[in-house]
Amino acid sequence: MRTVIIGSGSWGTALGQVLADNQQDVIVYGRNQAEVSDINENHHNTKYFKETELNPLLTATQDLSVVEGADFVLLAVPTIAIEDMCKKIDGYLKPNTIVINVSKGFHPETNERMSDVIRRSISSNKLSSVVSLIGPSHAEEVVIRQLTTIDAISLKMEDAKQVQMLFSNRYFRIYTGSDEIGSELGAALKNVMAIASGILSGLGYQDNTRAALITRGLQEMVRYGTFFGGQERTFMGLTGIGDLIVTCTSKHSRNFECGYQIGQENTVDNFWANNTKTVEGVRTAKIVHRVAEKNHISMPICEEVYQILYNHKKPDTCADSLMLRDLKEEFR
Ligand SMILES: NC(=O)C1=CN([C@@H]2O[C@H](COP(=O)(O)OP(=O)(O)OC[C@H]3O[C@@H](n4cnc5c(N)ncnc54)[C@H](O)[C@@H]3O)[C@@H](O)[C@H]2O)C=CC1
Ligand SMILES: O=C(CO)COP(=O)(O)O
Repeated sequence: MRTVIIGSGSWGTALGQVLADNQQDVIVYGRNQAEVSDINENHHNTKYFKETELNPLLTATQDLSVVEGADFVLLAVPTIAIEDMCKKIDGYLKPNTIVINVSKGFHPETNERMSDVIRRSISSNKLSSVVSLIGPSHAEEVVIRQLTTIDAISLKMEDAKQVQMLFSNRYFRIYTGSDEIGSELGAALKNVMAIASGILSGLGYQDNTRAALITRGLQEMVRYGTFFGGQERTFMGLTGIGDLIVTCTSKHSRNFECGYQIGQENTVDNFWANNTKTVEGVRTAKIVHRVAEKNHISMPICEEVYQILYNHKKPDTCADSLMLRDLKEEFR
């Protein structure tokens, strides 16, 4: 069985190494010459992992036709590039390919979840199913083989199980599930909460505040996710509370880091002027604002993040906005 990973960034490289460690036939496609040669010639991807030497079995290419005949194609590019990438690879795919999604967020214009984008953008006869491989997993820790558990979620359980077998090993354990809506919504929304957590830390708030944020953030995720048909218990698992904890508390999280900078500077201006990193929660905050408003879903924390990012609300005024809200609705 052959796997092609599309994207030579941090997550594509780390997942490629998991498969190389499992002695699977795997290659990474990257559009960036420097990243591709760094992997092939130096067994490093220095831009993302300064110190780490990669498994020498991991190779990379800039030739997209490598996708031809692959059994598994894993898309490790930001959500904004998924539709375009699906259209680019469609011509190379053989029938019944399992396409693996690892991106966390929504289509920037249509607000669709990633599985829906992929199903719409790839010819149906080419696709066995989409499997979302998501959960609490910073690439920086997977690449140094820290113990990690994530979910393989698919509407076709036999495909989820194939992905489980492909990736599982002594440091990377995969669980399967079928609640695509609950899992993908949890994975997307936790990025907005991680920005909120970063902002609060940057403003100087400590442990009580973070516990409040994680707990009340989870309530918002459940409210939003169940409104759209996700199952409440999914949010108690790896793609919900698991991913929420890891991103709301970790220095590796780009969403947390973005929030931290905004909180410390008490303004969003430098972030918009200088950010070059993949911070999925920023676009997700805008989509959640739009969708929640239309459907009357109460999302107070997400709304504050949206107001800071897009309406230049001062971060240090948001604590009062949240803490002094009308208490009538708060019964648990
Ligand atoms: N890095 C991590 O720890 C994890 C990331 N993810 C998700 O994986 C997705 C990818 O993120 P990362 O690998 O972290 O990002 P990254 O920024 O490290 O790498 C992104 C890669 O995609 C390529 N790329 C960007 N735009 C492109 C385009 N328009 N067309 C083709 N290629 C393009 C870049 O050249 C780069 O190789 C995101 O949705 C992220 O939320 C999920 C779990 C863990
Ligand atoms: O999703 C992630 C870990 O599970 C990565 O988080 P960031 O995108 O915030 O770095």
